[in-house]
Amino acid sequence: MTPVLLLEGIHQTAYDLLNQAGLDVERQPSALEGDALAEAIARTQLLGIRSATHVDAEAFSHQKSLLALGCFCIGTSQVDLDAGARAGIPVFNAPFSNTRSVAELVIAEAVLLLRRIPEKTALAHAGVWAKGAAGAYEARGKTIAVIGYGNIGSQVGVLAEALGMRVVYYDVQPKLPLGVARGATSLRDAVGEADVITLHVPATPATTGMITAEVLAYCKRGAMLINASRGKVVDIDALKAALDAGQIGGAAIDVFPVEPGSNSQPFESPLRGAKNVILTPHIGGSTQEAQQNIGIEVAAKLLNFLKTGATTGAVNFPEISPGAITGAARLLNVHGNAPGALARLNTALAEDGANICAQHLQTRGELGYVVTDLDRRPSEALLARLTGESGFIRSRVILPETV
Ligand SMILES: NC(=O)c1ccc[n+]([C@@H]2O[C@H](COP(=O)([O-])OP(=O)(O)OC[C@H]3O[C@@H](n4cnc5c(N)ncnc54)[C@H](O)[C@@H]3O)[C@@H](O)[C@H]2O)c1
Ligand SMILES: O=C(O)CC[C@@H](O)C(=O)O
Repeated sequence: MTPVLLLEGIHQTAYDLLNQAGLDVERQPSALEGDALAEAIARTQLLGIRSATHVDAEAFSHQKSLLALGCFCIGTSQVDLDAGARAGIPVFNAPFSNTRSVAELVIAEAVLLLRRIPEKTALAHAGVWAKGAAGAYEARGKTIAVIGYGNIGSQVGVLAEALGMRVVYYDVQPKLPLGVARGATSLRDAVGEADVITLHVPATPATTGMITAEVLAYCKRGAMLINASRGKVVDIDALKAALDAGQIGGAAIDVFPVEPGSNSQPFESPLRGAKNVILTPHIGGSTQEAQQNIGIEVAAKLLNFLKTGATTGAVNFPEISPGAITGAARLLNVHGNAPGALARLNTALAEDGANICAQHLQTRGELGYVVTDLDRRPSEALLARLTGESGFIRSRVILPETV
């Protein structure tokens, strides 16, 4: 039975789908690292993670028969995608399933920050009755700057507009403004006019440290900052200084440069105890609805790849959706994308006596992926050639009777 390991408390829906497909599924509540991750990668064929398991090139180097990696989340910056591709391992994710959950949380936080609720609730818990309107504002009529107007940012814009907020967004790609949102031409222009700034960019070299002391100084005095994107987007020490100086009036931070791998590990941050600051443990997408849907979506992608070789939706791999097997066997071959690679594969197939019923090829960067339906099962000698010979990365056979 195909061994599957699901880490980080991946939802029951994923377990059910993979288990019902006859796979041997093991679950663990936490992330893994170091030797424990290496050992897990060495013994599993399908691995499921969320954001806290870092699968870098070193971790991939321990794989022996890992077929695919499923990120049961949106972000894939915790994975060295190129190292996965070089090893012939497609990585799948769920690009939409938790976006509404994040957008709802952000809107709630904008309202709470503008009313200084984090501060008021902390005082009330401490027995202090701090009734008063000083520094408390409605969201209606205020401006929210959405940095990164993608799947989440654009939904935040729509919900904010429904509250009567003005929406300005900044994105590096041209985007269709929804409702009466306006595009800004620079990050500075967007943050400079906003009462609330919310970050929805991916983790890239360009977004690492994007919110610097200089950017914070450019914000309107007392503006609120929300970050539910990735922890390294904000310079946390600069934010702490801006909060202490009153330049930033409050913040809601869901993601951190370093996050605990499990709920049993301590959480450290310079922002702990800061006034009018909401700190949450990376739960923007953690709702029942989102996690159920993510479980189904990513498990289905992994199963489809296992049973048909489909790489539809893979984030690091040539995409092929080959459909049902048309011959006696399906051969999946991953190779270096070089002139003549397909010819070498087909010559090897002919030398093995196999006739081709159907063939699909797609390349992406340095990688080529071919799915070939054959009139007979390929020999072990052919498979050894198609894995060991220079230029070929890995091969796998799927038999119709096993799917
Ligand atoms: N907190 C959570 O639990 C949680 C949940 C889901 C997603 N996320 C994170 O939220 C972020 C956004 O997710 P999404 O699904 O909306 O992604 P997306 O890819 O749909 O949108 C990201 C947008 O950012 C833009 N962008 C990229 N680089 C930029 C830059 N330098 N400046 C301005 N804009 C830039 C892109 O063009 C794109 O429009 C990601 O980092 C994701 O990992 C967090
Ligand atoms: O569930 C997680 O661990 C990550 C959630 C979120 O950051 C995502 O990328 O989808």
